[in-house]
Amino acid sequence: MSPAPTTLTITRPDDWHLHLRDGAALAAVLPYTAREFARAIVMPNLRPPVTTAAQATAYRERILAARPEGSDFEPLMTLYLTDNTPPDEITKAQAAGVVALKLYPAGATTNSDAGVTDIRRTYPTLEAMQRAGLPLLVHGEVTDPEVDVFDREAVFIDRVMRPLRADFPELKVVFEHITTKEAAEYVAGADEFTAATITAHHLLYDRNALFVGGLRPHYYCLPVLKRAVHRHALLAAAASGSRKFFLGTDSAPHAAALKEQSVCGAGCFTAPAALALYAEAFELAGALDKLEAFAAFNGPDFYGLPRNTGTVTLRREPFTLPEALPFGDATIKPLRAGETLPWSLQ
Ligand SMILES: NC(=O)N[C@@H](CC(=O)O)C(=O)O
Ligand SMILES: [Zn+2]
Ligand SMILES: [Zn+2]
Repeated sequence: MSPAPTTLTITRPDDWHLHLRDGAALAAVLPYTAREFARAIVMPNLRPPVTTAAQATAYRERILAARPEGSDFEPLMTLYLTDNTPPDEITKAQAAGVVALKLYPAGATTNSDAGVTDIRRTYPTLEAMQRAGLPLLVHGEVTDPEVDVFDREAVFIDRVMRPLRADFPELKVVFEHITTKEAAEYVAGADEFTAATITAHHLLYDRNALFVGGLRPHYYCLPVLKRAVHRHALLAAAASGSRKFFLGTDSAPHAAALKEQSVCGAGCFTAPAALALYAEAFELAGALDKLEAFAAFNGPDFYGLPRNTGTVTLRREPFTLPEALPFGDATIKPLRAGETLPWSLQ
Protein backbone atom coordinates (compact mmCIF):
# COMPACT_ATOMS: atom_id res chain seq x y z
CA MET A 1 0.00 0.00 0.00
CA SER A 2 1.36 3.44 -0.90
CA PRO A 3 1.60 5.96 1.95
CA ALA A 4 -1.25 8.46 2.33
CA PRO A 5 -0.48 11.49 0.14
CA THR A 6 0.33 14.78 1.86
CA THR A 7 -0.75 16.96 -1.04
CA LEU A 8 -3.39 16.61 -3.69
CA THR A 9 -3.30 18.77 -6.82
CA ILE A 10 -6.30 18.73 -9.11
CA THR A 11 -7.60 20.73 -12.05
CA ARG A 12 -9.45 23.84 -10.83
CA PRO A 13 -12.90 22.59 -9.86
CA ASP A 14 -16.41 24.00 -10.24
CA ASP A 15 -19.39 23.94 -7.90
CA TRP A 16 -22.44 22.71 -9.81
CA HIS A 17 -25.00 23.68 -7.12
CA LEU A 18 -24.58 26.79 -5.01
CA HIS A 19 -26.69 29.40 -3.19
CA LEU A 20 -25.11 32.86 -3.18
CA ARG A 21 -28.14 34.92 -2.02
CA ASP A 22 -28.01 38.66 -2.70
CA GLY A 23 -26.92 42.00 -1.23
CA ALA A 24 -24.78 41.91 1.90
CA ALA A 25 -25.14 38.13 2.20
CA LEU A 26 -23.80 37.68 -1.33
CA ALA A 27 -20.83 39.91 -0.58
CA ALA A 28 -20.14 37.91 2.61
CA VAL A 29 -20.22 34.41 1.13
CA LEU A 30 -18.96 34.80 -2.44
CA PRO A 31 -15.22 35.08 -1.56
CA TYR A 32 -15.20 31.54 -0.07
CA THR A 33 -16.48 30.01 -3.28
CA ALA A 34 -14.41 32.25 -5.56
CA ARG A 35 -11.27 31.11 -3.73
CA GLU A 36 -11.88 27.42 -4.41
CA PHE A 37 -13.92 27.20 -7.60
CA ALA A 38 -13.55 28.63 -11.10
CA ARG A 39 -17.30 28.58 -11.77
CA ALA A 40 -20.50 27.78 -9.95
CA ILE A 41 -24.08 27.10 -10.93
CA VAL A 42 -25.95 29.79 -9.01
CA MET A 43 -29.36 28.77 -7.71
CA PRO A 44 -32.24 31.16 -8.51
CA ASN A 45 -34.26 30.84 -5.28
CA LEU A 46 -34.00 34.48 -4.26
CA ARG A 47 -36.99 36.40 -2.96
CA PRO A 48 -38.49 37.12 -5.46
CA PRO A 49 -37.05 34.24 -7.52
CA VAL A 50 -35.01 34.73 -10.67
CA THR A 51 -37.59 33.77 -13.28
CA THR A 52 -36.61 35.76 -16.39
CA ALA A 53 -33.52 36.14 -18.55
CA ALA A 54 -33.44 39.85 -17.67
CA GLN A 55 -33.44 39.08 -13.93
CA ALA A 56 -30.67 36.50 -14.40
CA THR A 57 -28.55 39.05 -16.27
CA ALA A 58 -29.06 41.63 -13.52
CA TYR A 59 -28.25 39.06 -10.79
CA ARG A 60 -25.12 38.00 -12.67
CA GLU A 61 -23.97 41.63 -12.75
CA ARG A 62 -24.46 41.90 -8.96
CA ILE A 63 -22.42 38.74 -8.45
CA LEU A 64 -19.62 39.96 -10.72
CA ALA A 65 -19.59 43.27 -8.82
CA ALA A 66 -19.28 41.40 -5.49
CA ARG A 67 -16.22 39.38 -6.58
CA PRO A 68 -13.07 39.93 -4.59
CA GLU A 69 -10.40 42.07 -6.25
CA GLY A 70 -8.65 40.13 -9.00
CA SER A 71 -11.05 37.17 -8.97
CA ASP A 72 -11.97 35.60 -12.31
CA PHE A 73 -14.77 33.52 -10.77
CA GLU A 74 -17.58 32.96 -13.26
CA PRO A 75 -21.20 32.59 -12.12
CA LEU A 76 -23.29 30.26 -14.28
CA MET A 77 -26.85 31.50 -14.13
CA THR A 78 -30.10 29.57 -13.82
CA LEU A 79 -33.78 30.42 -14.02
CA TYR A 80 -36.41 29.37 -11.54
CA LEU A 81 -39.06 27.36 -13.40
CA THR A 82 -42.65 28.25 -12.53
CA ASP A 83 -46.02 27.01 -13.71
CA ASN A 84 -46.03 30.05 -16.02
CA THR A 85 -42.51 30.19 -17.48
CA PRO A 86 -43.28 30.91 -21.16
CA PRO A 87 -41.54 28.61 -23.66
CA ASP A 88 -40.10 31.64 -25.48
CA GLU A 89 -38.25 32.67 -22.32
CA ILE A 90 -35.95 29.72 -23.10
CA THR A 91 -34.58 31.37 -26.24
CA LYS A 92 -34.03 34.62 -24.36
CA ALA A 93 -32.41 32.75 -21.47
CA GLN A 94 -30.01 30.93 -23.73
CA ALA A 95 -29.10 34.17 -25.50
CA ALA A 96 -28.39 35.72 -22.08
CA GLY A 97 -26.00 32.89 -21.19
CA VAL A 98 -28.33 31.12 -18.75
CA VAL A 99 -27.15 27.50 -18.50
CA ALA A 100 -30.13 25.71 -16.92
CA LEU A 101 -33.57 25.96 -15.33
CA LYS A 102 -34.33 24.81 -11.80
CA LEU A 103 -37.40 22.86 -10.82
CA TYR A 104 -38.55 23.39 -7.24
CA PRO A 105 -41.74 21.52 -6.44
CA ALA A 106 -43.85 24.23 -4.73
CA GLY A 107 -43.17 24.19 -1.00
CA ALA A 108 -40.38 21.56 -1.12
CA THR A 109 -37.57 23.70 0.31
CA THR A 110 -36.23 27.18 1.17
CA ASN A 111 -37.87 29.91 -1.01
CA SER A 112 -39.84 27.46 -3.16
CA ASP A 113 -43.33 28.97 -2.74
CA ALA A 114 -43.31 30.12 -6.37
CA GLY A 115 -42.29 26.65 -7.53
CA VAL A 116 -44.07 24.23 -9.81
CA THR A 117 -47.42 22.89 -8.56
CA ASP A 118 -47.78 20.25 -11.29
CA ILE A 119 -44.94 19.41 -13.64
CA ARG A 120 -47.36 18.85 -16.54
CA ARG A 121 -48.02 22.59 -16.53
CA THR A 122 -44.41 23.14 -17.56
CA TYR A 123 -44.42 20.65 -20.46
CA PRO A 124 -44.39 23.25 -23.27
CA THR A 125 -41.39 24.89 -21.61
CA LEU A 126 -39.62 21.56 -21.04
CA GLU A 127 -40.23 20.84 -24.72
CA ALA A 128 -38.40 24.07 -25.60
CA MET A 129 -35.57 23.22 -23.20
CA GLN A 130 -35.15 19.77 -24.69
CA ARG A 131 -34.92 21.32 -28.16
CA ALA A 132 -32.42 23.94 -26.94
CA GLY A 133 -30.32 21.42 -25.00
CA LEU A 134 -30.79 23.42 -21.79
CA PRO A 135 -30.64 21.19 -18.69
CA LEU A 136 -33.36 20.93 -16.06
CA LEU A 137 -32.02 20.88 -12.51
CA VAL A 138 -34.34 19.16 -10.09
CA HIS A 139 -34.95 19.44 -6.37
CA GLY A 140 -36.20 15.86 -6.25
CA GLU A 141 -38.65 15.59 -3.39
CA VAL A 142 -42.42 15.20 -3.44
CA THR A 143 -44.33 17.59 -1.22
CA ASP A 144 -47.26 15.29 -0.46
CA PRO A 145 -47.73 15.62 3.32
CA GLU A 146 -48.77 11.96 3.43
CA VAL A 147 -45.25 10.95 2.43
CA ASP A 148 -42.72 10.69 5.26
CA VAL A 149 -40.01 13.36 4.99
CA PHE A 150 -37.32 10.67 4.80
CA ASP A 151 -39.07 8.99 1.84
CA ARG A 152 -39.78 12.07 -0.26
CA GLU A 153 -36.81 11.66 -2.57
CA ALA A 154 -37.37 7.97 -3.23
CA VAL A 155 -41.08 8.57 -3.92
CA PHE A 156 -40.16 11.45 -6.27
CA ILE A 157 -38.28 9.00 -8.50
CA ASP A 158 -41.39 6.95 -9.18
CA ARG A 159 -43.96 9.74 -9.21
CA VAL A 160 -42.05 12.43 -11.12
CA MET A 161 -38.63 11.39 -12.42
CA ARG A 162 -39.60 8.25 -14.34
CA PRO A 163 -42.60 9.86 -16.10
CA LEU A 164 -40.48 12.95 -16.85
CA ARG A 165 -37.71 10.82 -18.38
CA ALA A 166 -40.24 8.89 -20.44
CA ASP A 167 -41.89 12.08 -21.76
CA PHE A 168 -38.63 13.97 -22.42
CA PRO A 169 -36.01 11.31 -23.12
CA GLU A 170 -33.43 13.79 -24.47
CA LEU A 171 -33.91 16.54 -21.91
CA LYS A 172 -30.74 16.82 -19.84
CA VAL A 173 -31.73 16.39 -16.20
CA VAL A 174 -29.58 16.85 -13.10
CA PHE A 175 -31.01 15.21 -9.99
CA GLU A 176 -29.64 17.75 -7.51
CA HIS A 177 -28.16 16.97 -4.08
CA ILE A 178 -29.12 13.28 -4.07
CA THR A 179 -29.38 11.76 -0.61
CA THR A 180 -30.55 8.17 -1.06
CA LYS A 181 -29.47 4.78 -2.31
CA GLU A 182 -32.56 4.83 -4.52
CA ALA A 183 -31.48 8.04 -6.25
CA ALA A 184 -27.86 6.90 -6.62
CA GLU A 185 -29.03 3.65 -8.21
CA TYR A 186 -31.56 5.40 -10.40
CA VAL A 187 -28.96 7.80 -11.80
CA ALA A 188 -26.29 5.13 -12.21
CA GLY A 189 -28.74 3.05 -14.25
CA ALA A 190 -30.08 5.93 -16.36
CA ASP A 191 -28.80 6.97 -19.80
CA GLU A 192 -26.38 9.80 -20.52
CA PHE A 193 -29.08 12.48 -20.30
CA THR A 194 -29.35 12.04 -16.52
CA ALA A 195 -26.74 13.07 -13.93
CA ALA A 196 -26.63 14.01 -10.25
CA THR A 197 -24.83 16.32 -7.88
CA ILE A 198 -23.75 15.14 -4.43
CA THR A 199 -22.97 17.42 -1.49
CA ALA A 200 -20.01 16.99 0.84
CA HIS A 201 -22.29 16.87 3.88
CA HIS A 202 -24.37 14.01 2.48
CA LEU A 203 -21.12 12.10 1.86
CA LEU A 204 -19.84 12.74 5.38
CA TYR A 205 -22.94 12.58 7.58
CA ASP A 206 -26.02 10.52 8.20
CA ARG A 207 -29.12 11.61 10.09
CA ASN A 208 -27.58 10.84 13.47
CA ALA A 209 -25.54 14.04 13.06
CA LEU A 210 -28.77 15.97 13.61
CA PHE A 211 -29.15 14.62 17.14
CA VAL A 212 -25.67 14.25 18.69
CA GLY A 213 -26.01 15.48 22.27
CA GLY A 214 -29.04 17.62 21.34
CA LEU A 215 -30.69 19.04 18.25
CA ARG A 216 -28.12 20.36 15.76
CA PRO A 217 -29.67 22.98 13.49
CA HIS A 218 -26.53 23.49 11.41
CA TYR A 219 -26.86 19.93 10.11
CA TYR A 220 -30.43 20.52 8.98
CA CYS A 221 -30.78 20.82 5.23
CA LEU A 222 -33.14 19.58 2.56
CA PRO A 223 -33.28 16.89 1.44
CA VAL A 224 -32.63 15.96 5.07
CA LEU A 225 -29.70 13.67 5.97
CA LYS A 226 -30.66 10.00 5.69
CA ARG A 227 -29.61 6.69 7.28
CA ALA A 228 -25.99 5.47 7.06
CA VAL A 229 -26.89 2.95 4.36
CA HIS A 230 -27.76 5.86 2.06
CA ARG A 231 -24.59 7.74 2.87
CA HIS A 232 -22.58 4.67 1.95
CA ALA A 233 -24.44 4.39 -1.35
CA LEU A 234 -23.60 8.03 -2.12
CA LEU A 235 -19.94 7.48 -1.24
CA ALA A 236 -19.87 4.42 -3.50
CA ALA A 237 -21.47 6.40 -6.35
CA ALA A 238 -18.99 9.27 -6.00
CA ALA A 239 -16.06 6.86 -5.69
CA SER A 240 -17.22 4.71 -8.61
CA GLY A 241 -15.69 7.12 -11.11
CA SER A 242 -18.99 7.25 -13.02
CA ARG A 243 -19.19 10.40 -15.13
CA LYS A 244 -22.80 10.90 -14.06
CA PHE A 245 -21.94 12.18 -10.58
CA PHE A 246 -20.37 15.53 -9.90
CA LEU A 247 -19.64 18.08 -7.21
CA GLY A 248 -22.43 20.37 -6.04
CA THR A 249 -21.95 21.74 -2.55
CA ASP A 250 -25.48 23.06 -2.08
CA SER A 251 -23.79 25.50 0.27
CA ALA A 252 -26.89 27.33 1.52
CA PRO A 253 -26.13 30.22 3.86
CA HIS A 254 -28.62 31.21 6.57
CA ALA A 255 -27.76 33.64 9.39
CA ALA A 256 -26.86 31.83 12.63
CA ALA A 257 -29.77 33.52 14.40
CA LEU A 258 -32.20 32.03 11.87
CA LYS A 259 -30.73 28.54 12.26
CA GLU A 260 -30.73 28.71 16.05
CA GLN A 261 -34.40 29.40 16.75
CA SER A 262 -37.56 27.37 17.26
CA VAL A 263 -38.11 27.03 13.52
CA CYS A 264 -34.79 26.55 11.76
CA GLY A 265 -34.30 27.18 8.05
CA ALA A 266 -32.93 24.37 5.88
CA GLY A 267 -29.40 24.65 4.56
CA CYS A 268 -25.78 23.85 5.46
CA PHE A 269 -23.12 26.48 4.86
CA THR A 270 -20.15 24.53 3.54
CA ALA A 271 -18.47 27.03 1.20
CA PRO A 272 -15.66 28.05 3.60
CA ALA A 273 -14.11 24.55 3.44
CA ALA A 274 -15.92 22.84 0.61
CA LEU A 275 -12.99 21.14 -1.10
CA ALA A 276 -11.44 20.04 2.19
CA LEU A 277 -14.75 18.40 3.13
CA TYR A 278 -14.91 16.56 -0.20
CA ALA A 279 -11.28 15.45 0.14
CA GLU A 280 -12.09 14.04 3.57
CA ALA A 281 -15.06 12.14 2.14
CA PHE A 282 -13.19 10.75 -0.86
CA GLU A 283 -10.33 9.66 1.37
CA LEU A 284 -12.81 7.84 3.62
CA ALA A 285 -14.02 6.02 0.53
CA GLY A 286 -10.43 5.21 -0.47
CA ALA A 287 -10.95 7.17 -3.66
CA LEU A 288 -8.86 10.36 -3.50
CA ASP A 289 -7.81 9.59 -7.07
CA LYS A 290 -11.44 10.00 -8.17
CA LEU A 291 -11.90 13.47 -6.69
CA GLU A 292 -10.52 15.34 -9.69
CA ALA A 293 -13.00 13.97 -12.23
CA PHE A 294 -15.88 14.43 -9.78
CA ALA A 295 -14.90 18.02 -9.00
CA ALA A 296 -13.49 19.25 -12.31
CA PHE A 297 -14.40 17.02 -15.29
CA ASN A 298 -17.82 15.37 -15.00
CA GLY A 299 -19.78 18.60 -14.49
CA PRO A 300 -18.47 20.56 -17.50
CA ASP A 301 -18.65 17.43 -19.66
CA PHE A 302 -22.34 17.00 -18.84
CA TYR A 303 -23.18 20.67 -19.36
CA GLY A 304 -21.13 20.79 -22.57
CA LEU A 305 -18.81 23.47 -21.18
CA PRO A 306 -15.01 23.51 -21.41
CA ARG A 307 -13.02 22.03 -18.53
CA ASN A 308 -10.99 24.54 -16.51
CA THR A 309 -7.29 25.05 -16.88
CA GLY A 310 -5.02 25.63 -13.90
CA THR A 311 -4.92 23.66 -10.67
CA VAL A 312 -5.62 23.90 -6.95
CA THR A 313 -3.69 22.08 -4.25
CA LEU A 314 -4.97 20.59 -1.03
CA ARG A 315 -2.54 19.86 1.76
CA ARG A 316 -2.87 17.39 4.59
CA GLU A 317 -2.56 20.16 7.13
CA PRO A 318 -5.07 20.57 9.96
CA PHE A 319 -7.34 23.53 9.46
CA THR A 320 -9.70 24.83 12.14
CA LEU A 321 -12.89 26.44 10.93
CA PRO A 322 -13.88 29.64 12.75
CA GLU A 323 -16.81 29.45 15.20
CA ALA A 324 -18.64 32.13 13.23
CA LEU A 325 -18.11 34.35 10.21
CA PRO A 326 -19.51 37.79 9.30
CA PHE A 327 -22.74 37.76 7.28
CA GLY A 328 -23.82 41.32 6.56
CA ASP A 329 -25.06 42.72 9.88
CA ALA A 330 -25.31 39.18 11.28
CA THR A 331 -23.05 36.16 11.67
CA ILE A 332 -23.12 32.75 10.07
CA LYS A 333 -21.81 29.38 11.24
CA PRO A 334 -20.11 27.17 8.71
CA LEU A 335 -20.72 23.44 8.93
CA ARG A 336 -18.11 22.05 11.38
CA ALA A 337 -17.60 25.49 12.97
CA GLY A 338 -14.78 25.34 15.52
CA GLU A 339 -13.71 21.87 14.37
CA THR A 340 -10.43 20.91 12.78
CA LEU A 341 -10.43 19.35 9.32
CA PRO A 342 -7.60 17.13 8.08
CA TRP A 343 -7.20 18.86 4.70
CA SER A 344 -6.76 22.49 3.84
CA LEU A 345 -6.60 24.41 0.60
CA GLN A 346 -3.19 25.84 -0.14
N1 LIG B 1 -30.57 22.74 0.64
C1 LIG B 1 -31.20 23.44 1.55
O1 LIG B 1 -31.44 22.91 2.65
N2 LIG B 1 -31.57 24.71 1.36
C2 LIG B 1 -31.47 25.47 0.14
C3 LIG B 1 -32.52 25.13 -0.85
C4 LIG B 1 -32.31 23.78 -1.54
O2 LIG B 1 -31.30 23.56 -2.19
O3 LIG B 1 -33.19 22.92 -1.47
C5 LIG B 1 -31.53 26.95 0.49
O4 LIG B 1 -31.72 27.78 -0.41
O5 LIG B 1 -31.36 27.30 1.68
ZN1 LIG C 1 -32.80 21.82 -3.21
ZN1 LIG D 1 -29.71 23.97 -3.08
